[in-house]
Amino acid sequence: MPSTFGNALRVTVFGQSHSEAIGCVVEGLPSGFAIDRERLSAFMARRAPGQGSWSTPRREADEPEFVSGINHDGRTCGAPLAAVIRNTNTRSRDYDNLLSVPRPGHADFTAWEKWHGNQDVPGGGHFSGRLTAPLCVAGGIVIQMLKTRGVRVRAHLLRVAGVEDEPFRAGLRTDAELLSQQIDALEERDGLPTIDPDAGERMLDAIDAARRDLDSVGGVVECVACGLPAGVGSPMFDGIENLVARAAFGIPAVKGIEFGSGFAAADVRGSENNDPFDATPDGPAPRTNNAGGILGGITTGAPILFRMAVKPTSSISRPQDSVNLATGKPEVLEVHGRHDPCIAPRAVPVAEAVCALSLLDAWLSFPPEGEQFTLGTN
Ligand SMILES: Cc1cc2nc3c(=O)[nH]c(=O)nc-3n(C[C@H](O)[C@H](O)[C@H](O)COP(=O)(O)O)c2cc1C
Ligand SMILES: C=C(O[C@@H]1CC(C(=O)O)=C[C@@H](OP(=O)(O)O)[C@H]1O)C(=O)O
Repeated sequence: MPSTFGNALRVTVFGQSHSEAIGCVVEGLPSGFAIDRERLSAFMARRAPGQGSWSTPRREADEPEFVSGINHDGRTCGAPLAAVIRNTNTRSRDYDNLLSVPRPGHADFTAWEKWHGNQDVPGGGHFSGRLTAPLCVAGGIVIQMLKTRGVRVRAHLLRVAGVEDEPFRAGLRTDAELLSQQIDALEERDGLPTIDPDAGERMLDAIDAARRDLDSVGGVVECVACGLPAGVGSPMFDGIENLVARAAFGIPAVKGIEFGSGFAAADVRGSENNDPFDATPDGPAPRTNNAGGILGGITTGAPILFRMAVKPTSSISRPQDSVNLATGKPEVLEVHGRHDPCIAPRAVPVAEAVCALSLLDAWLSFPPEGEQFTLGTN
């Protein structure tokens, strides 16, 4: 059962929610890079559990310990980088009743069908959202590397429980400055990651209402990456969409992804959806960006834009119908434990992580001919 993705840049995650530790192995990272540990910790903190009533109360430091891949000088050394995060706040008894009765909407049932009782259930085992912590270690480093080449990656909550944030201004080349200001605003933002602070407050209220109603809500995370050169990627099976989607579907609870105008493109005419080209001082460039920065799997130089649908958390406190796997008889299940009433806010930095990892992988694996990725100065 491989938990690995990537071509030239390969990421493997390992561990379970309640095992001794979780971690990642990253192969193919450019060498000579000094990781900014403070910035990496700040990035990890945006995903960490225990952030208040809108998140799971499980508290974890989520500080990665690097056990390989760093040299005497504190820089990446070219060898596989391995990082470990200890699990320190497990409460496995919460899962006792789930050993024989699977939660509707979680992976307990499919894990049992696959491993016939040998699966590790507590905390969601290897299926847990907790495994996105090591994904953020790998992604957080790569976000720093891409920044040295002028690439900025950022995501926000576009929608939670029907409450909308303003979308990224990534649809017009002449809006580049406005997009940059939106990203600046998100970098400064405390609280939920929305461009409009008021939208964040209303989302908090909606999450709280669902939680008090012993229920959960879903949302849409929108992610942008700007500053990537044109010509990165590959047609057919290793296109930018393919790589990003493969990694994004590795985030538990992600059920859909769209790029640029996405599903809305199906309902408009070609004349509306095409992005006309302008002659600019830097060469031909699309005026609009319905393509989400990707044509034929290859970057156009416009911002990469995608949205992921995150389902409502399956572990809710209401009684639910299930079946006892030992007896085959119906059983009403009560889920205990500590759960996110909405996963989408904590999936925001994870979207940035998988976006950065996929884009650096594409740049290393399928660069514009003669323009291999090299690190800039950080
Ligand atoms: C950051 C994050 C936190 C999550 N927290 C929870 C949680 O507290 N409770 C839960 O049931 N599922 C949670 N999930 C989702 C489950 O792990 C996921 O639904 C489950 O593994 C089944 O996978 P699937 O929904 O992709 O089919 C979380 C996911 C992420 C990305
Ligand atoms: C710990 C994290 O989230 C966990 C993700 C999760 C799940 O089913 O995905 C279930 C809960 O696990 P536990 O019952 O052990 O508290 C969450 O707390 C994390 O993301 O770091």
